[in-house]
Amino acid sequence: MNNSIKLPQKLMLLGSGELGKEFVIAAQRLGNYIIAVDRYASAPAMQVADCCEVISMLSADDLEAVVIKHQPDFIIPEIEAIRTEKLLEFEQRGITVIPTAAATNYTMNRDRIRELAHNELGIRTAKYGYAITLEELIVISDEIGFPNVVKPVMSSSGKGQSVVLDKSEVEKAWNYAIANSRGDSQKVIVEEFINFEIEITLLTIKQWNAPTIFCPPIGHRQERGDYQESWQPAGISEEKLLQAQEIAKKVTDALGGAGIFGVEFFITEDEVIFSELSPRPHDTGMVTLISQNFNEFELHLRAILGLPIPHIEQLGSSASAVILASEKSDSITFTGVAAALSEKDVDIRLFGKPTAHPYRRMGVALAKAANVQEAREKATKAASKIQIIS
Ligand SMILES: Nc1ncnc2c1ncn2[C@@H]1O[C@H](COP(=O)(O)OP(=O)(O)OP(=O)(O)O)[C@@H](O)[C@H]1O
Ligand SMILES: NCC(=O)N[C@@H]1O[C@H](COP(=O)([O-])[O-])[C@@H](O)[C@H]1O
Ligand SMILES: [Mg+2]
Repeated sequence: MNNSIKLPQKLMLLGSGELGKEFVIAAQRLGNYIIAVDRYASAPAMQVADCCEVISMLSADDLEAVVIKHQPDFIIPEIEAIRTEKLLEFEQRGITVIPTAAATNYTMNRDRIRELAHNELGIRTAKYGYAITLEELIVISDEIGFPNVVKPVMSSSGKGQSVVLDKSEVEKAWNYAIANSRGDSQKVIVEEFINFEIEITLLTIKQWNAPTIFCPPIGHRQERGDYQESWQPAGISEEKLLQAQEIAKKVTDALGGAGIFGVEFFITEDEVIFSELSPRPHDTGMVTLISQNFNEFELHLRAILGLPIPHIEQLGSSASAVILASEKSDSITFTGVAAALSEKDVDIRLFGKPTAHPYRRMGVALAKAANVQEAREKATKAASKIQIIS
């Protein structure tokens, strides 16, 4: 990647959810041409892109057809469930895959990135094991101990994930994981349950021709394995932050390429434990839509295009809180928007997803305040004012 990139560039986004939508907005602001791709029509990023394609991103033939048709300069994955072997082929044909085709292959499934981090790089993770049958899961669960966490190796946002308290719950966890696994994998990971004080996302920006830089850490709270609220800065010690940065640098260096990574850690009283990472903007990083001079989507874009990031400024205690659907619906109307926006330093995003189902993330509330506690309360209050009626 050279320093004299010309704009516009043609960017193909694989996955067109809420994170993609904000990325497209950032890319449009610099006049780029974006093709938004996803498995369903009218996905959030498609609503703001130059054009869109509806395909199965797990199908090599479908991917080939859209790449031939549009001839993108960059392919930018936005979800995990992509036929990543095909991305390797596109990269060999001269298209830049973000962060690299190999990195998307490593992070598509939890097992590959876990093996890289733990076995090859020697990074501390939760104790873990794998199973491809219920019988194997019963044996490995005993070895790991209880409580533990069972997840499909291919899934995100907590889909198919459960905390298993004892032996009697193993079968239920297996069935739930297999039923909710994305893609064609039938493999699960079992992890020791980490009793953390706080969990954080460290947004790590890897650049083509400049050093790796970091955003201030983001704290978050999850339910059902899915993010509910996040805040920045996360109150962790300087020493733990430096440890997290060192680990994030090690893993992202091993993956290579350029772009933003959301590196997740469990912080216990005396340890920094690597959990997983997204080689793209992170859902908990939506707080940066209000908390920084450059949000995570703008940072991703600059890193991808080799544009400078002279300074990242944190603008003060900030928080995000999700707006979730409670029932199934294919006609979405929001009420309470005016009430949510009535307070100073509060903003919202409504993603424009065409359908809803229980717990689907439909929007996010953002807030800034004098301290993190107040920012969290403000964001949560604003989110609670928004109702989805169908
Ligand atoms: N071993 C563990 N110990 C304790 N909590 C865990 C463990 N693994 C996962 N969790 C909890 O579940 C959440 C989701 O887990 P994880 O990040 O592995 O799933 P995910 O489906 O990849 O989520 P996302 O795609 O949103 O990042 C974590 O953020 C954490 O709150
Ligand atoms: N943790 C990963 C994550 O938050 N991904 C974001 O959610 C979208 C899928 O949403 P959907 O399941 O509602 O279609 C993805 O496209 C991405 O924007
Ligand atoms: Mg996660």
